[in-house]
Order: sequence, then C-alpha cells, then structure tokens
Amino acid sequence: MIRETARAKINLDLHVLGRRPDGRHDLDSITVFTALGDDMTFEPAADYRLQIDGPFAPSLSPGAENLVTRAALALAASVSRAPAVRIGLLKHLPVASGIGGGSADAAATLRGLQALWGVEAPALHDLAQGLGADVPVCLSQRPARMEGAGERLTPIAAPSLPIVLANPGLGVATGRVFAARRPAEGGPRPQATPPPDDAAGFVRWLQAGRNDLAAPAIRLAPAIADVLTEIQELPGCALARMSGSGATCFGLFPTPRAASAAAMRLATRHPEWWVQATRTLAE
Ligand SMILES: C[C@@](CO)(OP(=O)(O)O)[C@H](O)COP(=O)(O)OP(=O)(O)OC[C@H]1O[C@@H](n2ccc(N)nc2=O)[C@H](O)[C@@H]1O
Ligand SMILES: Nc1ncnc2c1ncn2[C@@H]1O[C@H](COP(=O)(O)OP(=O)(O)O)[C@@H](O)[C@H]1O
Repeated sequence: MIRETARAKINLDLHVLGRRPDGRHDLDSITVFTALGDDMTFEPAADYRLQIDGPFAPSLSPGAENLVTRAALALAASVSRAPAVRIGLLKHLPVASGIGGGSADAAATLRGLQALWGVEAPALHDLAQGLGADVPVCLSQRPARMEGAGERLTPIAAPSLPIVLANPGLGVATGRVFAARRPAEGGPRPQATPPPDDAAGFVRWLQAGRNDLAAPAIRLAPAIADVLTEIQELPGCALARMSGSGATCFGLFPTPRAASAAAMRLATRHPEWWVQATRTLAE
C-alpha cells in the first residue's frame, strides 16, 4: 500500500497582477505547505474505487467530479493503464476554503499512483495544470513563488513557521471571488528584494505584501473580516492574512507554544469554527 499526505497549501501573500485575455488572472504568490493535510492510501484493486472518510467527508462526493477521480483517470490514460485502484481519502481539510485541499488531493493521487504502478507520466506538470491552477505547486509541496496562473514555479528558501488556521465554516467559490475583484484591488508585489530566510526577517518581509483577493472575498462573505480581526488580536500574532480566495485565514506566531495557545483561545471563543495549530514546512 502507498501512503501520501496531501498538505494544506497556504498563500502567505497573493498579488493579483491583472486579468489575462483567456479570463484567468496572473498572480504572484509565496506559497508554502503545512504539516497538516489529508491522508491518502492507494492499493491495487479489480476496478476503481474511492472511499472518503474523516471530518469533511460529508462535504464531498466520490463521483466523477471529485479531483481525486479526475487525477486518477487522467494519469491512467496518460500511461495507458486501467485505473484499477482502491483509493482511501481521509478528509481533514475544509473544502473550497483557499487552502487547496482538492488540488493537494489531486497532486497526491498523481504521486501515489505513479509510485503504486512504478510509472512516470510524460508531461506530469501539464497533466497537473489541466486539473487546476494550484495542482502543479502541490506536486512537490515545497515553498515556491507561484506566478502566471499558477504554472510558473520558482523554489524559494522559507523557514518553518508556527501557524494557526481558522475557517468560520464558509466555503467561497474561487471563480466568484476573482469575478468580484475591482481593478484597483491588485498590482505588483511591493518588495524589490527576495525574502530573507530567517524567520523574523521572512515574516517582516511578508508584512509588506498583500492578499488582493481578501477585499472581494470579504464583500461576498463579511464574516472573513471578523476572523482576520480575531486572529490579529491573539497574543504573539505577527501577521494575520487570508489564504487564496478564502475563507480560511491564518496567523503566524513566533513559537509552536504561542500558536497552540492562540488556537486554543480562538477555538474556545468560536467552537463552531475550524481552528488548527500547525507549522509550515521548510521543504
Ligand atoms: C486563488 C488560488 C491561489 O493559490 O487558490 P485557492 O483559493 O483556489 O485555494 C488559485 O490560484 C486558484 O486555483 P484553483 O482552485 O486550482 O483554481 P481553478 O480551479 O483552476 O480555477 C477556478 C476559477 O478561478 C478563476 N481563476 C483561477 C486562477 C487564476 N489564476 N485566475 C482565475 O481567474 C477562474 O474563474 C477559474 O475558473
Ligand atoms: N477531493 C476534493 N477535495 C476538496 N475539494 C474537491 C475535491 N474534489 C473536488 N473538489 C471541489 O474542488 C473545489 C475546490 O476545493 P479546494 O481545493 O478544497 O478549495 P480551494 O480551491 O478554495 O483551495 C470545491 O468546489 C470542491 O467541491
């Protein structure tokens, strides 16, 4: 049996440069992954089966539209095999929440099936891109600067950072958030130099940046503004920001202990929110 962790993707910043002729948007985003993710297993079987369990299983159907199934069928076709596999998905990450759970599951499926079948898909990066803008960066799950519509990736050195994730139980559709963005909400990143690799310097560098999708997401789901304010006010929080197109927001903390205490305080105040303390991975 092959096991994979489909890690949460965090956009530590997200600058929207503008809309392209194809309707998609050019981005410039520092993207990292957390220790926390969905757990996946891959075993040989007579035919294709996807079994979804875990806290967010009820938000998902195992049908043809599931990104795991789409990735499995696309990979099987590209290496001319029958998709004879039983896939287990333990869904820990909230769905449609800006932390790329579906994209991470799709990328983990590509990695898991390549390992199970002992194959290497030709043009894996293109196959990943066809499944979604965030799938290529989720293939390596390493810190990267993501440009274009997600297809241009430059690995970066990033420290491991204690982080708190919070979602008020809202799913916001990525396409709707991009559509709600006003032209003035965007532009190039302000920093002229690359990020320093020590934690304090890295966080200071991030503070100068933005998430250009936060304002349109808040217009669609005003509760996101409350989540950001509450995270910002937690003791030790160095930066509070929304990830991706929301609604999940994060706070960065100086130590794992400060992050755990902050998560506990937030979860006690809002038992209905999804709140997790974890860390971003340096590689
Ligand atoms: C915004 C980001 C930032 O990492 O994250 P999420 O909020 O989804 O986590 C991603 O670019 C999202 O990637 P992903 O979720 O794979 O998006 P896709 O399924 O490819 O696109 C969904 C819809 O969002 C819009 N879209 C997406 C990406 C992009 N660069 N420009 C866009 O305009 C398009 O309307 C598209 O139809
Ligand atoms: N395995 C999956 N996990 C999560 N979402 C999935 C999956 N398969 C399909 N989806 C769909 O993909 C969309 C994006 O989900 P997700 O990647 O979790 O969020 P986001 O793009 O906001 O980071 C959702 O509309 C969801 O219904």
